[in-house]
Amino acid sequence: MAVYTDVAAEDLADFLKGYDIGELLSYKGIAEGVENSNFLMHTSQGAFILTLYEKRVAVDDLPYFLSLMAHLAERGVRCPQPARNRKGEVYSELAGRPAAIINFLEGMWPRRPNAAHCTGVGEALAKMHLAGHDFPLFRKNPLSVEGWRPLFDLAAPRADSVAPGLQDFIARELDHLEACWPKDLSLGVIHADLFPDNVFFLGDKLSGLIDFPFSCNDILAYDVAICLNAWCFEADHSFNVTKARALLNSYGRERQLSEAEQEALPLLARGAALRFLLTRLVDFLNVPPGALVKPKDPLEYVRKLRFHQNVASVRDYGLTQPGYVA
Ligand SMILES: Nc1ncnc2c1ncn2[C@@H]1O[C@H](COP(=O)(O)OP(=O)(O)O)[C@@H](O)[C@H]1O
Ligand SMILES: N[C@@H](CCOP(=O)(O)O)C(=O)O
Repeated sequence: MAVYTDVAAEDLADFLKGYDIGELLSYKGIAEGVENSNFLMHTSQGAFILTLYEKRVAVDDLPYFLSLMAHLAERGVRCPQPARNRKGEVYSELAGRPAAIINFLEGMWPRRPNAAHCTGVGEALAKMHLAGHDFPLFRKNPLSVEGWRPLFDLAAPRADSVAPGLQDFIARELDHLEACWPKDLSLGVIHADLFPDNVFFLGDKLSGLIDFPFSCNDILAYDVAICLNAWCFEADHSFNVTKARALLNSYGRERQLSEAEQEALPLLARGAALRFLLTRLVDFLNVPPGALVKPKDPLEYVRKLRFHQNVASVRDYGLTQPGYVA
């Protein structure tokens, strides 16, 4: 459960007086997520999600992703919308944290994603990338290649307590990725955290995307690589080519991956794996005392990274020839 900051009922009831979304009936901390404190809240007008933004979200970044959700929804990408308070603000302060309220999105995230889910997420990701092309705000990705070494520096001294040799493994991979990270691929607005728990389905039909605090401007195909890692590995750590093919082909039907993007996928997937390995490692080593949170396993991403290190070409992900779209 992620609740780092608790909210008193009286404070929340007062906070809601600043909005036109009804009176507080009930609220409870949400037993999922690791980044921010989230609460499911019922008011006399319906269900809402209250988020108190924590460690990795700077106040200055809130306008970017809260406006992005509105921008995407206007272009047909289903995602929650922020409520405005009576002053017209989409966020303000509660319990000493920046706080926002978004509407509740119907659906469930898939606990065991199948190829149909991967088809859905590939299509939605591409539509999001296309819809973001005229989004006017810019946010550099703080967790792209330049952001990895500072994370490594935080974790390095204790990395080997998590797994022997981990510090050295990361150091070598980081050197390689810093030297080879692609510079000429198409850029745009990316979600940057489109894991299964951030994609809701009603049956097999995708009902919406949530959790935009990592969204930013970066390499579009990097977002695809993040999804390959998050959606296409099995519980036994094997890579599922059928799921990868489903994801890549449905993405490609909406926005074709250029040959350069396809060729770069193994490298981008290594980078995506290192990024989540590093944030998980830092979180694993620094659980705040008293926080209700179950840190995610950093070693899952060591295994994914090792897989991509041995990938020879994009064909290993199920794409049979450059430019091929089924
Ligand atoms: N708009 C929403 N509608 C319904 N449930 C939501 C919504 N936003 C978040 N949730 C629930 O809260 C959980 C944690 O939210 P998430 O945004 O992933 O957390 P974090 O802020 O830690 O990244 C989700 O897995 C989901 O169950
Ligand atoms: N997806 C990240 C963790 C942050 O995601 P959240 O949606 O659970 O807050 C990971 O798996 O490391």
